[in-house]
Amino acid sequence: MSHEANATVVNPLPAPLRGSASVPGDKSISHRAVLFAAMAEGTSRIAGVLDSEDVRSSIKAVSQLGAQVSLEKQPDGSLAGGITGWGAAGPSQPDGPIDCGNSGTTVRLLMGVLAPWNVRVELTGDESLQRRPMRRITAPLMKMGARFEPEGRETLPLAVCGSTGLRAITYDAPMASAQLKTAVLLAGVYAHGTTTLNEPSPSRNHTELMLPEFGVTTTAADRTASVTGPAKLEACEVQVPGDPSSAAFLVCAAVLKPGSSIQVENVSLNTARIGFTRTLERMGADISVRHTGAAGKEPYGIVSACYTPALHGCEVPADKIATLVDEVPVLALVAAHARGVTVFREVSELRVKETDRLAAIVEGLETLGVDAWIDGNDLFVEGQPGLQVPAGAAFDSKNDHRLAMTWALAGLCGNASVEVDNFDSVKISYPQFLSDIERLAR
Ligand SMILES: O=C(O)C1=C[C@@H](OP(=O)(O)O)[C@@H](O)[C@H](O)C1
Ligand SMILES: C=C(OP(=O)(O)O)C(=O)O
Repeated sequence: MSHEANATVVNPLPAPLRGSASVPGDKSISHRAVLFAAMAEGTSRIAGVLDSEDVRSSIKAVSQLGAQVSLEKQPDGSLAGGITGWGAAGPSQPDGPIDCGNSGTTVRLLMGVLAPWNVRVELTGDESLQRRPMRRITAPLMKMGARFEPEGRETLPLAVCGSTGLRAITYDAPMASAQLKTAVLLAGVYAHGTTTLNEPSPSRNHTELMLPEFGVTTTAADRTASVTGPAKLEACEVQVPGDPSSAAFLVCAAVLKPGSSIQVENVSLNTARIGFTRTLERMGADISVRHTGAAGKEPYGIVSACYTPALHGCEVPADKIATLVDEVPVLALVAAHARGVTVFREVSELRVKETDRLAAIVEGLETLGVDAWIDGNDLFVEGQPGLQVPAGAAFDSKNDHRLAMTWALAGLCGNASVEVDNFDSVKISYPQFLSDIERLAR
């Protein structure tokens, strides 16, 4: 790897990927562990926490709001230690705005954390986060009795004006979003009565699984989750398993790089998160999943993957998109190597991630000479078995960590070096991405 201005040159791996690896802690579970511990009474012990920019945004936010955080870097790169929450005293009024950086999860969950308290907290973020829609969160929280300033504004910066008298609601979410579901449930913990969130298809359920660990009962069924308030969170212990969204990059690399055979250990196998394994199986990839344990209510285990020369296209149905939403870019790269067309149905949510990932996928695949197009809200990729990386291929990551890792993988697993602009954005979710993959290919 070498750097020129903002571009990183990524060279083909010198050898197949072989052996075992583990990935850093799950980002979604890490955010929740930090935020829930901050809300709780007493000192929670949390371990295996992902040390990345996004999780740092959550840690900084709860510190500004009065939680006592003493997390320390561990030899394996994770963070572990104690967080003493504000409990019944509530969050303190911070001195200034809370900058959530690039992290959608931090800002959207914080809105639900702050809504039930008499505080006025200004929330902002980087350029990317300031473009992302917040109305999906402010609308239900306003129904519960919170206010946002300036009124009617749909993007950051925004101030949450909370209230201790929130109403419980039943809300039909317009999209499958765990961030929206979590914000409403967290506000619902302090409202009087039962708050229910119905969603069009199942989104990740880490909140429903973790709140009971903090002593708050949740009920959940297919596409619905409820909490009854007022309730209170009590300190507990949380062990964060490895991130399947990070593991997906190693697994896809093994599937694409001739001669590879790897196992990724200690990965969360929450079914709401590992839709990518099912999609790879349907493409004919040689992969398998084995459960080995559970951290709290979160199952984890081993994902094994081998090089698969004869992949074929498949259809990913709309109701499964939430289970692989962050993996669509890397799955589209795998689809680019498969025989036939792969279609991802109803992926409009990708337009409002760190960047418009839908447009970026089409643009990046075009750089590889692969035909991909959008029809309505569906993404189509026409694969090319034996795909060759054109000499001098240069990709713009658009400062989006998932895109940076996806286009780097094209070079790592391909026949020629590629250039990736702003590769550094991998620090958002998987700072060790390149070293982990290079270690497997020695
Ligand atoms: O709740 C979470 O931790 C997340 C939910 C998803 O976003 P949406 O809720 O917008 O679908 C996902 O894309 C994001 O990376 C993390
Ligand atoms: C979309 C993502 O995260 P967030 O919404 O928290 O910024 C992601 O990690 O791909």
